[in-house]
Amino acid sequence: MIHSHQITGLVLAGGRGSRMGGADKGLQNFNGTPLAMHTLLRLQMQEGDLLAEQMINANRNLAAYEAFGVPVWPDTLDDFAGPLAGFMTGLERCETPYLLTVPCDTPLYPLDLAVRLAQAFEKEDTEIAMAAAREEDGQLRAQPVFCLLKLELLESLTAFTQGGGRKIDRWTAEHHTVIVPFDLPADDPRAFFNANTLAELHALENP
Ligand SMILES: Nc1nc2c(ncn2[C@@H]2O[C@H](COP(=O)(O)OP(=O)(O)OP(=O)(O)O)[C@@H](O)[C@H]2O)c(=O)[nH]1
Ligand SMILES: [Mg+2]
Repeated sequence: MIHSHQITGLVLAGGRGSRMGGADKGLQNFNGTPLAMHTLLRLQMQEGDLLAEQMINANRNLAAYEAFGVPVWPDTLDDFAGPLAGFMTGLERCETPYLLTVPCDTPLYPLDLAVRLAQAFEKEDTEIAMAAAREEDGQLRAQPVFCLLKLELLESLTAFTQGGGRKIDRWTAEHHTVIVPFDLPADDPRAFFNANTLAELHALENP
């Protein structure tokens, strides 16, 4: 199994927030704390040892994100190319062998995310571990922005995005990807609820 000190955590906050009226999602308050800060704190609260490093990927209001105390990196791809642009920025800046991505808009994500995704690397050929939530009907639903990635994937991701690729699952399908089920509601059933609108965000604040 890989260890926390080999992993950098990346908060993805680089989107347009168009369903939030164009607001910078990561700076919206969740129980009084900006979402990106809350997400960062949850990375620091992960079970097991502390991750080696943390960083934030954002494309607007960079000074506000810098106040959270970790490095902030904007996309190197232009025009809000989607979450894969954030993955790419993270892989470019990462100084550890593995990168853990978490979106800024899913504030209750599991505290054992890092440990459980890391376990997937016990299988030797694993290149990507992706979380999936078990839905009420028993089906697994992939959570593609929650990934643990090998640093060596940068070259492949660069080629994929340069070829116009934008969909996470199309890219991960090119690699040895292990899907890691999180059996909800044994954990918090809202663990993978994400807020796309302000109404959804407020609903998550008040159970
Ligand atoms: N770096 C980067 N991250 C992105 C981009 N688009 C989305 N994301 C991130 O990917 C995650 C999931 O994206 P969405 O839920 O679609 O968020 P969004 O794109 O800001 O919101 P919408 O504009 O309403 O789709 C969030 O953490 C976003 O910050 C992008 O162009 N660049
Ligand atoms: Mg989007």
